[in-house]
Amino acid sequence: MTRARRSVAGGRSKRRPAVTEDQELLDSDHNNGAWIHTDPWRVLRIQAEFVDGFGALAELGPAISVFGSARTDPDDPYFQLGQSVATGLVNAGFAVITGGGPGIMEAANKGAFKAGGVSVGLDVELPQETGLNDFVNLGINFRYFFVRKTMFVKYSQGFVVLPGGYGTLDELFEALTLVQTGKVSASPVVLMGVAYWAGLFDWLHERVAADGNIALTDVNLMTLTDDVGVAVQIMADAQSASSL
Ligand SMILES: CC(C)=CCNc1ncnc2c1ncn2[C@@H]1O[C@H](COP(=O)(O)O)[C@@H](O)[C@H]1O
Repeated sequence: MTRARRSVAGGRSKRRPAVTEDQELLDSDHNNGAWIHTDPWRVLRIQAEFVDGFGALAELGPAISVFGSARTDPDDPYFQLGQSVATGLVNAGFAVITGGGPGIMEAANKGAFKAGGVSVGLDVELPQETGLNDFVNLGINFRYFFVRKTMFVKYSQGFVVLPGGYGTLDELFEALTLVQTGKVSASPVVLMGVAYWAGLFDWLHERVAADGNIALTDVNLMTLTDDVGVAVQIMADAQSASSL
C-alpha cells in the first residue's frame, strides 16, 4: 500500500502530461466522456448502487430469494413449481426476491404477484438484455453483479433454488459458502427439483465430502424436496426461530 502510494507520487513529479488533470476535469468535451470509464469514478457509481439498493429494500420485511434458470419456458413443470412455491411463500408472509428476468425468475415473481405479495426483481445489466418481467412490483436495476448479489443475501432470510445453469449454481454456492463460513446466520437453503439436483447431491456426498473437502454437515445445509408445503414450512420455521 505504502509502496504504491510512493510510486504514484514519484511518477507524478516527473511527468509532463500532454493533458493536465485540470484540463481533464474542466474541459468537458476534452476526451469525449472517456473519464466516466475510469475506476475512481466507478467507485462512486458502485457506492450509488449500494445506496439505491439499501434505500429501496430497507423496509422490505421477511423475504426469500428464489433462484433458477433464465431459460425455463412457461410450459415447463419447473416454471409451475417456481410459481407455486412463490405463492406459498407470500401466503406465509414473505416477500419474494428474484433476478427479475425470464424463466424461473418470472415464474416466482408471477406466483408472488398474483398472490398479492411483494414481488422484487433485482435486474442486472447484461449483454442479452431482457429487462424486468411483468410480475415485479418492486424492481431495481443494477450495473454490477456483485452489488446485486449483496442485496439477495442481505435481504433474504432463506433461499429456494430451482433447476438452472451457471448463474443459478453461482447463486446457490454463494449462499452455501456464506452459511458454511458463518457470514450469514443460518439461512435455510432448499433445492426444488429432486430429479435435477440428485446427481449434484450424490457427488457432494460421495466425492466432495468423502475427499474431506467439505463436512457432511455442509451437505446437510441443503434440503432437497419437490413439496411446496415442505419448502415453505422450512422457511417459516427458520423465521420463527430467528425471531424468538
Ligand atoms: C435468456 C437470458 C439468458 C436472460 C438473461 N437475463 C437475466 N436477467 C436477470 N438475471 C439473470 C439473467 N440471467 C441470469 N440471471 C441470474 O442468474 C440466475 C439464472 O442463471 P442461469 O440461467 O441458471 O445461468 C438467476 O437466478 C438470476 O439471478
